[in-house]
Amino acid sequence: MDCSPFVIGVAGGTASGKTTLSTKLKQAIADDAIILSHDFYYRANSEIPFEQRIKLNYDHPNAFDTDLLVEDVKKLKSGRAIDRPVYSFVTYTRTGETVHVEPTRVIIVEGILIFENKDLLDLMDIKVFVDTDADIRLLRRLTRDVKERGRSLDSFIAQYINTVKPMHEQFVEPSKKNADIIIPQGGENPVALHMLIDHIKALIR
Ligand SMILES: Nc1ncnc2c1ncn2[C@@H]1O[C@H](COP(=O)(O)OP(=O)(O)O)[C@@H](O)[C@H]1O
Ligand SMILES: O=c1ccn([C@@H]2O[C@H](COP(=O)(O)O)[C@@H](O)[C@H]2O)c(=O)[nH]1
Repeated sequence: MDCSPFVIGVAGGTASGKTTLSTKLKQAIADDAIILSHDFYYRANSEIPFEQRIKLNYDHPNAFDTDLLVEDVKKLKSGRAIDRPVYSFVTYTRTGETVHVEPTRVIIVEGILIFENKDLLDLMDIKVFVDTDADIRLLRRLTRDVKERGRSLDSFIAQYINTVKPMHEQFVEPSKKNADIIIPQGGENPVALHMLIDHIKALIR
């Protein structure tokens, strides 16, 4: 029997409900499951001054150190622990701290662009895309970014128009074709959620 960790990929546009769905999957399937967010692996860009860092494109695949995430998932799959980076959306850089993560039976990898990278896709046992209308995502993100990520209305609008929306159309939306399952309305879709949970439980039994 193959006992290597089961890897669930959860992708979708910004504020689509990836974290909400991942948390519900974790609670229902395996409470000790690890959630590895691609966001943890944003490049530090610490050599670039803050005033310039805030203007970078954070929605392009090159914004992430995906090679490190791939390496970490491979390590966990082979039973080895990792020390993953910690990223701050408020300072737009890594904090310099790490979080020690021990391997467990289930690993949930979530992020806007995780279905865009072939090496990462190859490590996933099941791929779920959270599909939420752009206007709903826009409103959720505005609320979250102002409340939790220290953004002003002006900076939010500029970032959304200049990078978030065009990169979504160029990279995130086309990557949906790599999903096994597309879930409308994210974590608030109980029928889809229960079907998914039952299916994954059967696969990892
Ligand atoms: N079904 C929902 N209804 C209302 N707000 C939601 C819903 N799902 C998520 N949110 C809120 O939207 C924001 C983004 O959700 P989150 O799950 O963090 O998305 P993502 O991880 O895709 O960016 C959060 O503030 C969350 O509380
Ligand atoms: O320093 C940063 C890094 C990223 N972002 C934005 O975050 C989202 C991805 O996070 P979700 O939780 O999936 O929404 C991405 O669209 C980036 O634009 C940022 O604003 N600042």
